Amino acid sequence: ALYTDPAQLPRSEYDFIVVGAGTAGNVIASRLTEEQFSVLVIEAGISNEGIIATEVPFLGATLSPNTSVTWNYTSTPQAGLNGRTIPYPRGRVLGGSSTINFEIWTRSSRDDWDRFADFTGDEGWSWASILPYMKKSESLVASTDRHNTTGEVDPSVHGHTGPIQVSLGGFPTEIDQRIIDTTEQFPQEFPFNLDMNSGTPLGVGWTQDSIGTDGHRSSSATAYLEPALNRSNLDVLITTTVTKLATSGAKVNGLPHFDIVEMAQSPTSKTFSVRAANEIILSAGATNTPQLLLLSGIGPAAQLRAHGITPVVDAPDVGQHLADHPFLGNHFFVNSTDTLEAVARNATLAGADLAQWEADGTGKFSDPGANQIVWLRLPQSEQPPPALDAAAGPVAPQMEILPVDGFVSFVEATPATGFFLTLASIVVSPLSRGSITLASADPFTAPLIDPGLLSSPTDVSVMVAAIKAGFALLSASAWDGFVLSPTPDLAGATSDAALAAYARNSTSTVFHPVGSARMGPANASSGSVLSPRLLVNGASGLRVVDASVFPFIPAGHPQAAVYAVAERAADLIKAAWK
Ligand SMILES: Cc1cc2nc3c(=O)[nH]c(=O)nc-3n(C[C@H](O)[C@H](O)[C@H](O)COP(=O)(O)OP(=O)(O)OC[C@H]3O[C@@H](n4cnc5c(N)ncnc54)[C@H](O)[C@@H]3O)c2cc1C
Repeated sequence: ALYTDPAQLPRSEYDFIVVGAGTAGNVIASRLTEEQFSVLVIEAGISNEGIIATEVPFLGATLSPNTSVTWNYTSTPQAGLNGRTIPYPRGRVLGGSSTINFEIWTRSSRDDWDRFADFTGDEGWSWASILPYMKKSESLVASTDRHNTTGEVDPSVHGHTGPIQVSLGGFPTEIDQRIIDTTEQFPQEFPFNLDMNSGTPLGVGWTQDSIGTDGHRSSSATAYLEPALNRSNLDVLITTTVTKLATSGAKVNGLPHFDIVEMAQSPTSKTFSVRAANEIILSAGATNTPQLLLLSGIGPAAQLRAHGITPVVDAPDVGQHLADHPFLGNHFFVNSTDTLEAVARNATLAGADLAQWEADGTGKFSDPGANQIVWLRLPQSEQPPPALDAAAGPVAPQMEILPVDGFVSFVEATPATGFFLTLASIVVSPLSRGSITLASADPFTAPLIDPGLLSSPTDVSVMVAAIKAGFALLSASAWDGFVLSPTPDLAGATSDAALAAYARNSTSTVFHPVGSARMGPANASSGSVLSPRLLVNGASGLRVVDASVFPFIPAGHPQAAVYAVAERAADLIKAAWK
């Protein structure tokens, strides 16, 4: 059942308590309650029910930053971005960031997963072992326009019975064919790839999205939590912030055993606590999971003492190794009146598109609006020396180009006039690292979020190469007469140094923080926070399952990887407690 107040909870002890009803947390809650276990999920945010922008793919971008469904975070000043701070939204709602994200569905490369397996020494994280979990999480379904997708996706690499509905864009744009034509004119530089989710993503392919044939977003709230909510062994508590994890005293195997979850609805309201008989599963996401570990006395001892927190487990890596993907929107004026701006500036058009979506789930509003993705590596002559190459292997991309038929930026507002193409460049295997640290011992104060974007000069070089790759793409004849010119900021950057300065001035994030409580080899005395089975080192009773666990940032949009990790974690937990 769903509760809105801790005072209403029918019991004070559950087999498992999941902190955070987000992308990963809801997978754990749903899978564990398939068995006889009792599970409580505690979520700080509100319900996703009835918030139409969470359902309409085209409106997803209106959900952040600074709305009722986000943690309204801001980064620390970023040295690599000329000292700028940037908005750093995370989902604060049932479904977490899967309820507010842009629905792009990518698994990253085979090399990324095989590196997780190598690093942790656990073959269970390899591509071959994780693929069944990727398939378990998804159902490949028809696009909202029911077009024939033969030649646009390889159904044999997909799941067909899992909870998350995955489909190809259901609303063609005027740039789709131009991109496909570019792959035909430049098959070496921009080869067509039938399915970027086959393990080998390099090249240009059709985007898959977490959207059903009915045109609705498929999130962990709609696909995993809602169907399980009527189970008598599942309780979900919303609008309640977990403030601390604690021990009721006894050690297990000589380790402090965390079994108490403390929570409150506001900084001034009464504190409640519940007990986990088996395990606490921390699924609060890459910013909040490390914050909660730190608040609970698990972290670098000196940092904890500086905030008056008694260290329970000295864990130097908590909050470290944070990685994210720098995102740069490169904009071009186009000879069109049919880009995103057409809808954004015309309430009548937008109303008609919404009415169409409401009638049958089709049309422009059923599609988040990036129908192809380009995954690239640097030319051989520009490859960084091996020590500075953060990519997982030869089939892992180093850069991504995300083309959008309209103006996309997370740092500047859309201009009032003009029509645009965006070729966003993203460094997908970055070397830069940052951290999550405490600003305060107050659980209602945001942590310090330092993603370290473009702090590595290598990442700046890759970003410059990605901008140039965008120009190479536009040199195909398919774009003649459509693309008029780059916007002045980009046009004015005529050398590598100028492009680097432009990048530092205009880059932000594409909201993919990971790695802040990373898994590592079994019995490692340092360097990681979790065992390969995601148990917190030095503690008992505590597991982390969310985007914090990745030892390296996957070279792709991470949600599909988070679902796969959570699906495997659910099996690990079941195996441990059956
Ligand atoms: C704007 C945006 C766009 C994105 N676009 C894409 C995309 O197109 N494709 C893609 O693959 N990825 C995308 N991502 C990233 C992707 O959504 C995330 O990597 C993924 O959802 C993270 O899952 P998680 O389980 O780690 O955390 P989350 O899904 O964020 O879940 C964490 C949950 O824990 C809750 N919580 C946190 N602290 C507490 C507390 N103290 N007490 C109680 N509850 C708490 C939060 O409210 C939240 O519900 C995007 C992210 C954002 C923000």
